[in-house]
Amino acid sequence: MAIKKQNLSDYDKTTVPNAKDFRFGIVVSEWNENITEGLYNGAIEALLDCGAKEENIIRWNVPGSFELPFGAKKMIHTQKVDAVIVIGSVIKGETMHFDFVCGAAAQGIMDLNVKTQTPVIFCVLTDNNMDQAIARSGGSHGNKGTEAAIAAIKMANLGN
Ligand SMILES: Nc1c(NC[C@H](O)[C@H](O)[C@H](O)CO)[nH]c(=O)[nH]c1=O
Ligand SMILES: CC(=O)[C@@H](O)COP(=O)(O)O
Repeated sequence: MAIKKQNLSDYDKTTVPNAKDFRFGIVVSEWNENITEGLYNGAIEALLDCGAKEENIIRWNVPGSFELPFGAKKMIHTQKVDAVIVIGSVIKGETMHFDFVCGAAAQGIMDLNVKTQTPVIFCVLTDNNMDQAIARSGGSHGNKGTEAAIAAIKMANLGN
């Protein structure tokens, strides 16, 4: 039986630090744009709800999820940001390409978390089909972009 899913958009604002002093980078993949824009909207809404200022949020686009680690690396090295959120949507096709794109993106983003001093939040949906992606980017399971924004604030605040 499927485990009851927690709604990805649920958060208790009283447990989230105020984000007013933090700067955020958001790197967005253009593949499956209908999904990644939904994730981006969820992230922006939560960041602003928790005190972040619009002028402190920098957005860059990259072609696909495979390019997210490079985009995040460049963001870290050229912009003063306290955390980066990478947003992507990978949907399984007929071949193993899905596995390589997802694996490379996840490993590349983990490498940045280990090797740099800037947290990089993994907001990459890896779905079997479009319905699953829709459900997790503002649909019946909430919005992973919201979840990623809260994680970004908490990680930017780590140690404070
Ligand atoms: N099929 C998906 C891709 N594929 C493109 C790759 O991410 C990459 O841009 C290309 O291989 C050139 O390096 N990307 C996604 O984000 N989502 C997909 O479903
Ligand atoms: C995740 C992908 O790259 C995928 O969309 C490509 O589809 P296919 O495996 O059918 O070539």
